[in-house]
Amino acid sequence: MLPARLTSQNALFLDFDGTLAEVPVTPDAVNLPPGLPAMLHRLYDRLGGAVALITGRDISDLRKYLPDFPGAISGSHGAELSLDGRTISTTDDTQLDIPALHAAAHQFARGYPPILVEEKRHGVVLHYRADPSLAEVVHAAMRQLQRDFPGTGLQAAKMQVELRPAGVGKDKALDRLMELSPYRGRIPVYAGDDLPDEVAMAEAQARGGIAIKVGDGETVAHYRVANPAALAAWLDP
Ligand SMILES: O=P(O)(O)OC[C@H]1O[C@H](O[C@H]2O[C@H](CO)[C@@H](O)[C@H](O)[C@H]2O)[C@H](O)[C@@H](O)[C@@H]1O
Repeated sequence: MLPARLTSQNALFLDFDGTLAEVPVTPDAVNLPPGLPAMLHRLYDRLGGAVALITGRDISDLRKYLPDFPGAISGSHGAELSLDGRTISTTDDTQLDIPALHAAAHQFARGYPPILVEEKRHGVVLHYRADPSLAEVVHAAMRQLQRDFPGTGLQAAKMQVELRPAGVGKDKALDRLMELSPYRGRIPVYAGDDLPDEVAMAEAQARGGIAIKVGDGETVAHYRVANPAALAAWLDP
């Protein structure tokens, strides 16, 4: 079931992987729907600029796929924010020794060739998509790394576990944007597909807004679509 169409009263918040584009096999194997950049521009114009992307990716990474997106981007689960498309402000995680965290993740993964280590500016991800039977081994290793690196928070998602700065999250990213023009005073609409999106979907609904889950799986969202193509058809009929 889908909600009524977007109106000029809405502020639109969109996740990227699994929501606007299908989840890739590896982090950099993104298969961008050809019409996506133009669709995001149309939505931006239609909603008076109140369209933002809230992604787990670093902003510089997301920009490789959507270099001209005109709206705000919150990256790294809210650890980064770019309002104007150029400047990126970040959370103060200078206490975290990111190079040491990357090195420790690589050291663990050397014993498990199917595991892919993704280095991020604010943390690290272990992907076990190539061998899902390694899920528990990866979760246990990341729990240990979290203890070894105070100030990190665990973030589980599809076939991956991430250590990111403690205290960030997509719900807080949405809150931060909702304080700013042109989002302030509007009814939020959040669409996402994965665990990190659940807190933001709950927050959107708590604010009297709408949450749309993309794909299968348990969710707090009151609405659901089957895949990114179905979401695009609703957003931009
Ligand atoms: O918040 P999103 O925009 O949905 O980004 C989430 C993560 O996207 C990338 O991971 C995705 O691709 C991985 C490679 O196949 C896959 O294992 C994972 O399930 C997908 O979510 C990116 O690599 C991560 O850093 C992002 O956090």
